[in-house]
Amino acid sequence: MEPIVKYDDVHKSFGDTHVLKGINLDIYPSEKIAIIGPSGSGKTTIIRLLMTLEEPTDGDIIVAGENLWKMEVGGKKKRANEKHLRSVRKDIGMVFQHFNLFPHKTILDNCVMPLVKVKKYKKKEAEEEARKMLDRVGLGDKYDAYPANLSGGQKQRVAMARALVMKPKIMLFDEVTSALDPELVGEVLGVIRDLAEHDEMAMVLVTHEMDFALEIADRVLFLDDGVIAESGTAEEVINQSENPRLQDFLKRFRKSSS
Ligand SMILES: Nc1ncnc2c1ncn2[C@@H]1O[C@H](COP(=O)(O)OP(=O)(O)OP(=O)(O)O)[C@@H](O)[C@H]1O
Repeated sequence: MEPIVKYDDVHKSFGDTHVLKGINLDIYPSEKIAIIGPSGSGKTTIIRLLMTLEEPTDGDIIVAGENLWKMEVGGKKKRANEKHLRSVRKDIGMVFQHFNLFPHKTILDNCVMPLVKVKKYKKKEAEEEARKMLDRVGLGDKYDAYPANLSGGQKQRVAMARALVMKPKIMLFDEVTSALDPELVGEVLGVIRDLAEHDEMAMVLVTHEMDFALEIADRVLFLDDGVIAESGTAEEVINQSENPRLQDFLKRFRKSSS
Protein backbone atom coordinates (compact mmCIF):
# COMPACT_ATOMS: atom_id res chain seq x y z
CA MET A 1 0.00 0.00 0.00
CA GLU A 2 1.26 3.48 -0.86
CA PRO A 3 1.53 5.98 2.00
CA ILE A 4 -0.84 8.92 1.86
CA VAL A 5 1.92 11.13 3.32
CA LYS A 6 5.66 10.72 3.16
CA TYR A 7 8.25 12.87 4.95
CA ASP A 8 11.63 12.35 3.31
CA ASP A 9 14.58 13.62 5.38
CA VAL A 10 12.70 16.76 6.41
CA HIS A 11 14.57 19.49 8.27
CA LYS A 12 13.23 22.71 9.71
CA SER A 13 15.18 25.57 11.24
CA PHE A 14 13.93 28.84 12.64
CA GLY A 15 16.92 31.16 12.32
CA ASP A 16 19.80 29.35 14.01
CA THR A 17 17.49 26.92 15.82
CA HIS A 18 17.51 23.53 14.10
CA VAL A 19 14.11 22.16 15.21
CA LEU A 20 13.53 19.12 12.97
CA LYS A 21 16.67 17.17 12.16
CA GLY A 22 15.79 14.66 9.46
CA ILE A 23 12.23 13.37 9.78
CA ASN A 24 11.44 10.22 7.79
CA LEU A 25 7.84 9.16 8.20
CA ASP A 26 5.28 7.31 6.09
CA ILE A 27 1.62 7.70 7.05
CA TYR A 28 -0.74 5.13 5.56
CA PRO A 29 -4.41 5.65 4.65
CA SER A 30 -6.66 5.22 7.71
CA GLU A 31 -3.67 5.00 10.08
CA LYS A 32 -4.05 6.74 13.46
CA ILE A 33 -0.78 8.19 14.75
CA ALA A 34 -0.01 9.84 18.07
CA ILE A 35 3.06 12.03 18.47
CA ILE A 36 4.40 12.36 22.00
CA GLY A 37 7.54 14.04 23.28
CA PRO A 38 8.90 16.80 25.49
CA SER A 39 7.92 20.42 25.07
CA GLY A 40 9.92 22.02 22.25
CA SER A 41 10.82 18.70 20.59
CA GLY A 42 9.09 19.77 17.35
CA LYS A 43 5.69 17.99 17.50
CA THR A 44 3.66 20.98 16.39
CA THR A 45 6.20 21.87 13.73
CA ILE A 46 5.83 18.44 12.11
CA ILE A 47 2.12 18.93 11.57
CA ARG A 48 2.33 22.63 10.67
CA LEU A 49 4.67 21.64 7.84
CA LEU A 50 2.06 19.24 6.48
CA MET A 51 -0.64 21.89 6.69
CA THR A 52 1.74 24.19 4.72
CA LEU A 53 1.79 26.68 7.58
CA GLU A 54 5.58 26.33 7.57
CA GLU A 55 7.98 25.44 4.78
CA PRO A 56 10.73 22.83 5.30
CA THR A 57 14.29 24.10 5.25
CA ASP A 58 15.29 20.88 3.52
CA GLY A 59 13.75 17.56 2.42
CA ASP A 60 10.46 16.64 0.78
CA ILE A 61 6.89 16.10 1.94
CA ILE A 62 4.79 14.06 -0.48
CA VAL A 63 0.98 13.99 -0.16
CA ALA A 64 -0.96 11.47 -2.26
CA GLY A 65 2.00 11.25 -4.64
CA GLU A 66 2.39 15.05 -5.04
CA ASN A 67 5.39 16.93 -3.71
CA LEU A 68 3.89 19.54 -1.41
CA TRP A 69 6.48 22.28 -1.76
CA LYS A 70 7.99 21.55 -5.15
CA MET A 71 6.19 21.39 -8.46
CA GLU A 72 7.49 20.26 -11.78
CA VAL A 73 7.40 22.68 -14.67
CA GLY A 74 8.86 21.58 -18.01
CA GLY A 75 10.77 18.71 -16.34
CA LYS A 76 12.34 21.07 -13.75
CA LYS A 77 11.49 21.32 -10.06
CA LYS A 78 10.57 24.73 -8.71
CA ARG A 79 9.07 26.07 -5.52
CA ALA A 80 5.32 25.43 -5.36
CA ASN A 81 3.04 28.37 -6.01
CA GLU A 82 -0.13 29.03 -4.01
CA LYS A 83 -2.32 27.23 -6.54
CA HIS A 84 -0.24 24.04 -6.27
CA LEU A 85 -0.24 24.24 -2.46
CA ARG A 86 -4.02 24.66 -2.42
CA SER A 87 -4.57 21.66 -4.66
CA VAL A 88 -2.38 19.36 -2.52
CA ARG A 89 -3.71 20.78 0.76
CA LYS A 90 -7.32 19.98 -0.14
CA ASP A 91 -6.86 16.47 1.27
CA ILE A 92 -5.69 17.74 4.67
CA GLY A 93 -7.80 19.03 7.58
CA MET A 94 -6.51 20.52 10.78
CA VAL A 95 -7.92 21.40 14.18
CA PHE A 96 -5.91 23.81 16.33
CA GLN A 97 -5.60 24.43 20.04
CA HIS A 98 -7.42 27.76 19.65
CA PHE A 99 -10.53 27.05 17.60
CA ASN A 100 -9.95 29.76 14.91
CA LEU A 101 -13.68 30.18 14.18
CA PHE A 102 -15.11 33.24 12.45
CA PRO A 103 -16.78 35.16 15.31
CA HIS A 104 -19.31 37.04 13.18
CA LYS A 105 -20.70 33.96 11.45
CA THR A 106 -23.12 31.41 12.83
CA ILE A 107 -21.68 27.99 13.42
CA LEU A 108 -23.59 26.71 10.39
CA ASP A 109 -21.99 29.42 8.24
CA ASN A 110 -18.57 28.65 9.71
CA CYS A 111 -18.96 25.14 8.28
CA VAL A 112 -20.65 26.21 5.02
CA MET A 113 -17.98 28.71 4.05
CA PRO A 114 -15.10 26.37 3.17
CA LEU A 115 -17.44 24.22 1.07
CA VAL A 116 -18.66 27.22 -0.92
CA LYS A 117 -15.31 28.98 -1.17
CA VAL A 118 -12.95 26.08 -1.72
CA LYS A 119 -15.12 23.27 -3.06
CA LYS A 120 -17.48 25.59 -4.96
CA TYR A 121 -20.60 23.94 -3.55
CA LYS A 122 -23.97 25.65 -4.02
CA LYS A 123 -25.11 27.20 -0.72
CA LYS A 124 -28.02 24.77 -0.27
CA GLU A 125 -25.88 21.66 -0.77
CA ALA A 126 -23.20 23.11 1.49
CA GLU A 127 -25.75 23.72 4.24
CA GLU A 128 -26.98 20.14 3.96
CA GLU A 129 -23.44 18.79 4.38
CA ALA A 130 -22.66 21.22 7.20
CA ARG A 131 -25.82 20.25 9.12
CA LYS A 132 -24.94 16.55 8.79
CA MET A 133 -21.49 17.16 10.21
CA LEU A 134 -22.73 19.39 13.04
CA ASP A 135 -25.24 16.66 13.91
CA ARG A 136 -22.43 14.16 13.99
CA VAL A 137 -20.41 16.20 16.51
CA GLY A 138 -23.52 16.61 18.68
CA LEU A 139 -24.38 20.22 17.79
CA GLY A 140 -27.59 19.65 15.86
CA ASP A 141 -29.38 22.18 18.07
CA LYS A 142 -26.84 24.99 17.59
CA TYR A 143 -26.84 25.77 13.86
CA ASP A 144 -27.76 29.44 14.38
CA ALA A 145 -25.62 30.13 17.46
CA TYR A 146 -22.52 32.34 17.28
CA PRO A 147 -19.13 31.13 18.56
CA ALA A 148 -19.21 33.59 21.48
CA ASN A 149 -22.28 31.80 22.85
CA LEU A 150 -20.68 28.36 22.90
CA SER A 151 -18.50 26.64 25.49
CA GLY A 152 -14.89 25.85 24.60
CA GLY A 153 -15.78 22.20 24.05
CA GLN A 154 -18.61 23.15 21.69
CA LYS A 155 -16.35 25.56 19.80
CA GLN A 156 -13.80 22.83 19.34
CA ARG A 157 -16.49 20.49 18.02
CA VAL A 158 -17.52 23.17 15.49
CA ALA A 159 -13.87 23.44 14.44
CA MET A 160 -13.84 19.69 13.88
CA ALA A 161 -17.08 19.76 11.88
CA ARG A 162 -15.68 22.58 9.75
CA ALA A 163 -12.59 20.53 8.93
CA LEU A 164 -14.59 17.34 8.38
CA VAL A 165 -17.07 18.79 5.87
CA MET A 166 -14.13 18.99 3.45
CA LYS A 167 -13.79 15.18 3.60
CA PRO A 168 -10.04 15.24 4.22
CA LYS A 169 -7.95 12.12 3.67
CA ILE A 170 -5.89 13.07 6.67
CA MET A 171 -6.83 15.03 9.80
CA LEU A 172 -4.32 16.74 12.05
CA PHE A 173 -5.14 17.52 15.68
CA ASP A 174 -2.75 19.89 17.44
CA GLU A 175 -3.28 19.87 21.19
CA VAL A 176 -6.99 20.39 20.66
CA THR A 177 -7.90 19.98 24.32
CA SER A 178 -5.10 22.08 25.84
CA ALA A 179 -7.10 25.31 25.98
CA LEU A 180 -10.22 23.68 27.47
CA ASP A 181 -11.48 23.56 31.03
CA PRO A 182 -10.91 20.03 32.33
CA GLU A 183 -14.63 19.18 32.44
CA LEU A 184 -14.95 19.89 28.68
CA VAL A 185 -12.06 17.70 27.55
CA GLY A 186 -14.11 14.50 27.56
CA GLU A 187 -16.70 15.67 25.02
CA VAL A 188 -13.97 16.62 22.52
CA LEU A 189 -12.04 13.39 23.02
CA GLY A 190 -15.34 11.54 22.57
CA VAL A 191 -15.72 12.98 19.06
CA ILE A 192 -12.13 12.09 18.18
CA ARG A 193 -12.63 8.56 19.49
CA ASP A 194 -15.75 8.20 17.35
CA LEU A 195 -13.82 9.39 14.27
CA ALA A 196 -10.94 7.05 15.00
CA GLU A 197 -13.32 4.10 15.34
CA HIS A 198 -15.56 4.78 12.36
CA ASP A 199 -13.70 6.87 9.78
CA GLU A 200 -11.31 5.74 7.12
CA MET A 201 -9.19 8.89 7.10
CA ALA A 202 -5.68 8.96 8.51
CA MET A 203 -5.33 10.92 11.76
CA VAL A 204 -2.29 12.48 13.42
CA LEU A 205 -2.70 13.59 17.00
CA VAL A 206 -0.38 15.77 19.04
CA THR A 207 -1.72 15.72 22.55
CA HIS A 208 -0.88 15.87 26.20
CA GLU A 209 -3.82 13.52 26.85
CA MET A 210 -1.39 10.68 26.56
CA ASP A 211 -3.54 7.83 27.81
CA PHE A 212 -6.19 8.76 25.28
CA ALA A 213 -3.65 8.99 22.43
CA LEU A 214 -2.26 5.60 23.32
CA GLU A 215 -5.75 4.12 23.43
CA ILE A 216 -6.67 5.16 19.88
CA ALA A 217 -3.29 5.16 18.13
CA ASP A 218 -2.16 2.39 15.77
CA ARG A 219 1.32 3.84 16.02
CA VAL A 220 3.05 6.08 18.53
CA LEU A 221 6.04 8.27 17.68
CA PHE A 222 8.33 9.59 20.39
CA LEU A 223 9.87 12.79 19.14
CA ASP A 224 13.00 13.88 20.94
CA ASP A 225 15.05 16.91 20.04
CA GLY A 226 13.84 16.98 16.44
CA VAL A 227 14.19 13.29 15.57
CA ILE A 228 11.77 10.37 15.76
CA ALA A 229 13.55 8.47 18.49
CA GLU A 230 10.98 5.66 18.84
CA SER A 231 8.16 4.40 16.63
CA GLY A 232 5.86 1.45 17.22
CA THR A 233 2.59 0.36 18.78
CA ALA A 234 1.64 1.95 22.09
CA GLU A 235 2.68 -1.26 23.84
CA GLU A 236 6.11 -1.29 22.13
CA VAL A 237 6.86 2.37 22.73
CA ILE A 238 5.46 2.79 26.21
CA ASN A 239 6.02 -0.58 27.84
CA GLN A 240 8.88 -2.19 25.98
CA SER A 241 11.22 0.60 24.94
CA GLU A 242 14.38 0.97 26.99
CA ASN A 243 15.20 4.40 25.58
CA PRO A 244 16.32 6.34 28.70
CA ARG A 245 15.05 9.69 27.33
CA LEU A 246 11.62 8.18 26.76
CA GLN A 247 11.62 6.63 30.25
CA ASP A 248 12.53 10.01 31.68
CA PHE A 249 9.80 11.76 29.67
CA LEU A 250 7.18 9.23 30.81
CA LYS A 251 8.29 9.51 34.42
CA ARG A 252 8.04 13.32 34.37
CA PHE A 253 4.74 13.14 32.52
CA ARG A 254 3.20 10.72 35.04
CA LYS A 255 4.41 12.82 37.94
CA SER A 256 2.90 16.02 36.51
CA SER A 257 -0.45 14.40 35.72
CA SER A 258 -0.86 12.50 39.01
N1 LIG B 1 7.63 30.39 14.18
C1 LIG B 1 8.64 30.09 14.97
N2 LIG B 1 9.70 30.92 15.10
C2 LIG B 1 10.73 30.62 15.89
N3 LIG B 1 10.84 29.47 16.60
C3 LIG B 1 9.83 28.62 16.52
C4 LIG B 1 8.67 28.86 15.71
N4 LIG B 1 7.81 27.80 15.82
C5 LIG B 1 8.42 26.94 16.67
N5 LIG B 1 9.61 27.42 17.09
C6 LIG B 1 10.56 26.74 18.01
O1 LIG B 1 10.69 25.40 17.58
C7 LIG B 1 10.82 24.50 18.69
C8 LIG B 1 9.78 23.40 18.54
O2 LIG B 1 8.47 23.95 18.67
P1 LIG B 1 7.16 23.05 18.58
O3 LIG B 1 6.02 23.97 18.86
O4 LIG B 1 7.15 22.31 17.31
O5 LIG B 1 7.40 22.06 19.79
P2 LIG B 1 6.37 21.09 20.52
O6 LIG B 1 7.06 19.78 20.66
O7 LIG B 1 5.06 21.11 19.81
O8 LIG B 1 6.25 21.80 21.94
P3 LIG B 1 5.00 21.93 22.98
O9 LIG B 1 4.71 20.54 23.50
O10 LIG B 1 5.53 22.83 24.04
O11 LIG B 1 3.86 22.53 22.21
C9 LIG B 1 10.65 25.36 19.94
O12 LIG B 1 11.94 25.63 20.43
C10 LIG B 1 9.99 26.62 19.43
O13 LIG B 1 10.36 27.72 20.22
